[in-house]
Amino acid sequence: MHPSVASSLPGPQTLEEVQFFNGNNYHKGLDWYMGFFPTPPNASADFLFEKSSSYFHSEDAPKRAASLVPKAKIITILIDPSDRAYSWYQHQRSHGDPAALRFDFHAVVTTGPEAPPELLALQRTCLVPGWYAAHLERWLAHFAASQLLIIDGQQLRSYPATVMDEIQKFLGVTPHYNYSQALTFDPQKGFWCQLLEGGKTRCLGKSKGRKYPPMASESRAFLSSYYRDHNVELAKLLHRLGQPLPAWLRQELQKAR
Ligand SMILES: Nc1ncnc2c1ncn2[C@@H]1O[C@H](COP(=O)(O)OS(=O)(=O)O)[C@@H](OP(=O)(O)O)[C@H]1O
Repeated sequence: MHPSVASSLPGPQTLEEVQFFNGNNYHKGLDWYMGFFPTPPNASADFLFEKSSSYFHSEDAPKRAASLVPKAKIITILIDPSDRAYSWYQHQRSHGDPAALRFDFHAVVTTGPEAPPELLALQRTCLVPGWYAAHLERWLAHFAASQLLIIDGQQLRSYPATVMDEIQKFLGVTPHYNYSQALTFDPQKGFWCQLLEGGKTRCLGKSKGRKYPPMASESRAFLSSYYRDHNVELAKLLHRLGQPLPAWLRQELQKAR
């Protein structure tokens, strides 16, 4: 939406995410990567933007990104890792992942090491990305703290205009874009969406903000305990960076007492 920020374009194989820094696409080289961006080098966008869901927890992405784009600004959005795990499980179900269709969420997150490989693989992708402090430390080993913005996903969901203002400030983009005029809450979608001329809205697609039943309380209790140490480490890290703790993290830490 911001006139000074150009986003990557979808490709036939990559769909909406380029997935460059984490896997084998990296070996296709920088020209391949730059081909996903709409602007010729002389265009006026101050920033090129892309997001790929597998970068955050990737072992390779921070080092590779720092070596190719050392001045990059990195934005991470953190929600309660238990909710992230459940959202990912629902995402996999809706993509027809056999293990996600066969096993319920509680079985996925609680199963032991003797489980079949496809169940263990799904468990890993549900749980490991939520080790937030460990992943952030890897990014901070390659980028200065001033290049990293950590957003509370709950705040983004509830107060997107305020969070987008914070992002504008972090990027230092001009002109100042008025997101409170450009966004409106869509009761049907249940989320904030872009306000178009004539009062219509443009929301994110069907794969964002899916409707699914709330997480079972025993799964939430299990995950609260599973993530306890990771969340304590995250709180220490945010404290060290002088950043406020998200409300969900405060709540989790209170449970930990
Ligand atoms: N405005 C708005 N509209 C729709 N969805 C919103 C919005 N703000 C935040 N969210 C939350 O974003 C979740 C999807 O996040 P991602 O796009 O990062 O997921 S992924 O890249 O597909 O893995 C998605 O997760 P699910 O609710 O599980 O679908 C939403 O909760």
